[in-house]
Order: sequence, then C-alpha cells, then structure tokens
Amino acid sequence: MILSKSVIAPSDAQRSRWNHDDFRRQKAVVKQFTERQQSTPYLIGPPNAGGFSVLKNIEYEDRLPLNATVARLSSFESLRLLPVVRNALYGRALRQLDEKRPSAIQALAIQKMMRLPPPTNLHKMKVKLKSYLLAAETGSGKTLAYLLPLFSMLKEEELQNAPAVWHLPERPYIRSIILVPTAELVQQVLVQVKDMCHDIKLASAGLSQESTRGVADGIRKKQIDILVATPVPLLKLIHRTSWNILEDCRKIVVDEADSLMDRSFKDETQEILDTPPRLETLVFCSATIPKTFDRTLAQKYPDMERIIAPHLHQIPRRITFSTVDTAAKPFFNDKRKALAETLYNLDRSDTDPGKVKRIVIFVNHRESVSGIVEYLNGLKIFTVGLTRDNSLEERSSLMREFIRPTPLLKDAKDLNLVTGSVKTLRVLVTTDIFSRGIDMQSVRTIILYDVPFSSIDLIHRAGRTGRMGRRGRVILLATKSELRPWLRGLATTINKGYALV
Ligand SMILES: Nc1ncnc2c1ncn2[C@@H]1O[C@H](COP(=O)(O)OP(=O)(O)OP(=O)(O)O)[C@@H](O)[C@H]1O
Repeated sequence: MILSKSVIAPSDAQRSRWNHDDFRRQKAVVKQFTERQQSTPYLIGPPNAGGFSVLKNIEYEDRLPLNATVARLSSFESLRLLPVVRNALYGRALRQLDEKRPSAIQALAIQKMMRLPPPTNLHKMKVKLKSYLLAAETGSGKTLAYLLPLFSMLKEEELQNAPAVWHLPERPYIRSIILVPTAELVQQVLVQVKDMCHDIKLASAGLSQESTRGVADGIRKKQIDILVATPVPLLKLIHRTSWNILEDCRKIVVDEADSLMDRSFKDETQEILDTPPRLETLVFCSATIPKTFDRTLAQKYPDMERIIAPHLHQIPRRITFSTVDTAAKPFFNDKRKALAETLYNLDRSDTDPGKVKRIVIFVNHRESVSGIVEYLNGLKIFTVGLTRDNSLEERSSLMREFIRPTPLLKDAKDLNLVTGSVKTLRVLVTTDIFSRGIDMQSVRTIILYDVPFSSIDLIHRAGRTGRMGRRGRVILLATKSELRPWLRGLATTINKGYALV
C-alpha cells in the first residue's frame, strides 16, 4: 500500500524468514527510493512496498512541469472562460471568498479543455471524440474543474449557433450528462449546477435510483442541457424509450470515474458512453487512478489527454495522520475502549473552541455501524449511524447537518445535541457510501475504525476532511492483528507527504 523507508525496513523476524535474494532486492529498492527522496520534494515510494500496490505511480518528473504551468495560471481571468460563466463563478460558487483563485486542477483543466476546438471546426457535422482524464487529490475542486469548461462549451455553442445547437430538434433532448455513482452525489452536484445555471441560463435535471418513475419519464419530455445521473436508472430510461434519448448528447463527464469504471459499474457506464451517436467530449474525473482503471482507459481511449495535478495520491500535508495502537495499554485490544478514549480526548481538546466538533467514523462493513452507535450513545456521546439501509430522505437530512457550517455550542440545543457528559461532539458512523465526493467542509476529524481495504479507500475516507486548504486530522485505530509492519509506518509516510501507491 505504501512506501517509505521506515515502512519497508524489515524486522529481525522477517529478515530471518526472507531468503537472501529477496532481502537484497528489497534493500536495492530502499536505496533507490532514499536517493529519490533526497532529491525530490514529492516522495514517491517503490510500488511494491508493503506488498500491496493498487495505484498508478506518477513519477516525479511527470509532476514537475505541471507546477510551472499552475503558477502561470493563477487567476480565472488568465483562463479562457465565457464572461457569463466567470460571473456565475464569482457571484455564486465562490461568492463567499475574498480572493478567487483557481486550484491547480482547475487551472490545468480549463487551460487544456478550453483550448479546442476553434470556432470554425464547429461547423463540421462529425467531430472526433476528445477524451480527458482529470485527476487530483480529494477536496481540490474537481467539480468546478469539469463544470466550468462544460458550461463554457455548452454556452459557446449556443452563442456561435454551432451545429450542436442548430441541429437540435423541437422534441426533447439531453445535451450533456454528468454521471456519478450515488444519489447523494446527484443531489450535491445538481445543487451546484442549478445554482450557477440560474445565471448562465442552462437547463438541468437529476436522475437517480431514488427518483420516482414519474420523474424519470418526465426527463423524456424535457429539453435538458445538463443531466446529472447515476448509471443504472439512466440505462433503464434509455432501454424503455423508443428513440435514442442520447441522440443529441455530445458531452459526458464521468465523476468518481475509477469507481464507475470498476467491476460493479463498468458495463452500465460503458453502455451509456457507447449510446450517443455524436459524442464529442468525454471527461473522466477521479481522485485516484488504480492500475486497473489506468489499463482500461489506455485500452479503450488510447488518445486520451491526461490532466493530472501535481499532488495526486498524496494526502494533503494540512491533514495530520496518527495511529492509535489499540493493542497497547490501557486498551488491550479493546477497540471500542480506544475509540471512546479518542473521542473524550477530542472533546477536551481546544480545537474549534466554542463550536460543535463534527467527527466521522468510517467502518468497513455496514453491520458494524449500529453496534458502535449504540455503544457511544450509551456513553452519552451523541452519535448517529448512516448506511444504505437509511432512506435517501434520512441520509440527506443527516448529511446536511454534517455539511453545513459548524454551529456554535451555544446554539447546539437547536441541533438537538444530547445533554450528556460529552457536549462538544457530534459523531457520524458510516461506511464507504459516504467516503466519495461528499463535500464535508466542516468536519475536522476522521476516525478510521477499521483499516481501509486499500490505499484507494484510505485516500477517499481521509479526504472528507482537510478540504480546499482547511486543516484536518485522521486517526487510525488498529488492533494487534491489524498492525502489519507497513501500517506502523503509515503515519510517518503520510505526514511526510509521500504519494500512496
Ligand atoms: N477555486 C476555489 N477556491 C476556493 N474554494 C473552492 C474552489 N473551487 C472549489 N472550491 C470549494 O472546494 C470544496 C471542494 O471541492 P470539490 O467537492 O469539487 O472537491 P473534489 O476535488 O471533487 O473532492 P473529492 O475528490 O473528495 O470529490 C467545495 O466546497 C468547493 O466549493
């Protein structure tokens, strides 16, 4: 999974188990790694470290030139965006910020995606598919990185009266699609799209497994510029419509693309991508590039342009990572006790004085959620659980409370906080349904109750805090059996800014 000298240095017991060749090979990797570490600020480890390597390794040399480009593009004015889109960005998406600057992935994505096509090319009826991969660390503003070019392209086509627009029929149509994996993300992205499109004047709609049949069928009767959808309901709609409902769709964004292109979703996603007869722009967006995803993209879209932010696969330095050894005294492998003690410490800590402290606990299996919720509530720590078993309505209302700005403690009564011994905490126990894409700006602490299955899960779970320049902390609880050698060095590895593999 990871990659530092400390992580892969063998213990005496291991040393005796390994044969001589293995050990020499391992030593060579450490040496190579250490040399690179001394000469580069991006500490990328050997891909075989820990014997668990799922992410594509992005070489330092490939990251370096990007920094110079990002530095040059330090304002939205220096990027080719339509004024109506820039105004909606300033007046709506970033209205609360005094200084409005693009993040690295936004600068790179807008620069590369808005470069083409020149206006004259738009008069050709058949346009070659242009595909992109946008990859950047969690909380780095990837949503706007694909929305801003999408809005600009759609609007530009209207203003130039391009074939994509004058060819549009009187009947209903869908001009572009944003595919996301969950109903929560449909809601989150749609809110942002609708907010900005109020000014930009583009029509949008949402479709997920939670949409009623009436809502789904209603989509067939509308003229939609941007449809935000999950794959399965969209596919069902395509199948039960007698004409090709994606006849006029020329742009598709696949958000959380590594998950939408993995085994569980791949067939549905690919069928959707293959349905529009005149697809021009295809954007895959992700915070992680697993090797399998990388291979799929290379095979299916060999001409794809890869736009990769310099800090991909690193957990941002503003997030402090620590490990609690639950095998040690005084927990003696009692993980729940270690969790309670960790929460008591957070309650007493002086971070966010006078404010409610929001904490998210991730577990690997949804069956574990209710037990932990019961246990913590028994200790008068206000805790709620959130799994797929909750209705979308319940999930949305719980989510809203964790997403909106942190309330002051004096207002906490309004939030129905229990009057227990632990007054400052509001805890959410959940699984990976909440780990991807959800923008929890006011969550400062993430507790990993279980060791994540892979570096992919680790990056997404940890990424719910420390978003867009904010500080955060991640605490991993590990029992004796889970404390494998690479795990002991994980905190050092992450806090030094190593990219995970
Ligand atoms: N240029 C910017 N300046 C300041 N804040 C921004 C900027 N762009 C986006 N944001 C804010 O940063 C937060 C994170 O953005 P977003 O949800 O798009 O991140 P992400 O990269 O998609 O994360 P994840 O990988 O977890 O899905 C959002 O609240 C968004 O409004």
